[in-house]
Amino acid sequence: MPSRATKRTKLDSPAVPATKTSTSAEVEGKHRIFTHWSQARGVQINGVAPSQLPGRGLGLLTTRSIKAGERMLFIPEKAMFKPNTKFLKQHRLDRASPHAQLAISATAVYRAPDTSLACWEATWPTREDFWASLPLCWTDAERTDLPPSVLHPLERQLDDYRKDWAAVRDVCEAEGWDEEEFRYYWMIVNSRSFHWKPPRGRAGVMVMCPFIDYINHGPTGTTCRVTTDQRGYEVHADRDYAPGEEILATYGAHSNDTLLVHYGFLLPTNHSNPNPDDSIPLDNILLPHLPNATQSKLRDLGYLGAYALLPAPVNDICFKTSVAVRAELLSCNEWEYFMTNGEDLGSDQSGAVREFLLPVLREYWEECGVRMRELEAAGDGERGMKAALARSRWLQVREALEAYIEGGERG
Ligand SMILES: C[S@@+](CC[C@H](N)C(=O)[O-])C[C@H]1O[C@@H](n2cnc3c(N)ncnc32)[C@H](O)[C@@H]1O
Repeated sequence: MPSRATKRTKLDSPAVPATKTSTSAEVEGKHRIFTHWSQARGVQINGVAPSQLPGRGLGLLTTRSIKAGERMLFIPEKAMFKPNTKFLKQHRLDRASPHAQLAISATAVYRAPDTSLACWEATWPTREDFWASLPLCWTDAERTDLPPSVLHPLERQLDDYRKDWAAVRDVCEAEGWDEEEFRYYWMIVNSRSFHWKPPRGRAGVMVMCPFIDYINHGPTGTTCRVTTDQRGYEVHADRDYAPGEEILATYGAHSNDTLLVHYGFLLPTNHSNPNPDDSIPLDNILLPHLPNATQSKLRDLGYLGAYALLPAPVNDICFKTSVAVRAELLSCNEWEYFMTNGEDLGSDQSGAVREFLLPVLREYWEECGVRMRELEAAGDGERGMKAALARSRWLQVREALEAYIEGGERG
């Protein structure tokens, strides 16, 4: 999978623990410096260290056996990077969104030539990494390569970003920071921040926590326990770990569309390695097959839209989709019975629902193939990387459709 991480792996192989093969002293050094810097600020690190991982940039690996429940990281409040309240008040930005407040505070600190936080920034992805993997940074034409379901979370993110940029633009211009600089820190906040409730303050503040931000995302059921209280953030082992295993945390139970938009990567979705949080949105293909009268019936009862196919291991449509198709196929009585009881009145209608859906899904399956072939022609370089990322999602959509269609044909 061509995430921004692909580029960074070229820099180096495992950084810490130190290995003798193909490790650049410079890259290893910056992680060692940052580790010491974090520890000097009270970060406690037990049995884990950053390492370069193929296809995912940096991550945290265990350096020894770890027992379930053991505390591996503690990030005290004093080590966190927080919004600069004085700067925000002075520039009347205290009403800007928490995301904008942290991003402009980071821009201010990191653009200062004498910043003491340079060793932290040195461990982050570069601008080129972000520009290649995050659709927020792509051109309109490049975004049209993405499946329609990705465009939905992307529009929402673009909306948030535009509001935040509008809130800080005058300050950035006065300080001599251009939009690209602000956007970089906005994306750093987007992919590396945590919610924080200050001991005597209100919840809703966003902060960055050193070291914990090395941890990569894992789907539900695969992640360590990350907790927070008034002292800071902690990471505990969810199970026993052997030395050299990667520890993961959840960024949320996100579908791959959301992971692609917000973090620039996709989790695998195949049977041996499923992402149980993934879903394939179907609104774009199903709604055109539901007449206006059916749509208005569904709208009245809160069942219009948000239809999805759940890929492996579920390999079935979601309940809302079952309700929507039954609204078209059944009498009002039968339909209401299904919505209330989750089963059909009289004979089971799931075969009829499948029959209705199969031609619709086959059409989408064919579209996936066409779009994938177009993207194959994109060539190499940055354009090729973006096209390959978009193509990977089209492929996942196609495989999920295929599994459902084949299941239908076998049944
Ligand atoms: C909080 S950072 C984690 C550390 C990051 N890998 C790095 O190199 O700095 C989040 C970013 O890591 C990458 N990432 C996180 N989880 C991943 C995963 N499971 N597979 C691939 N990339 C992942 C994505 O690029 C994401 O935007």
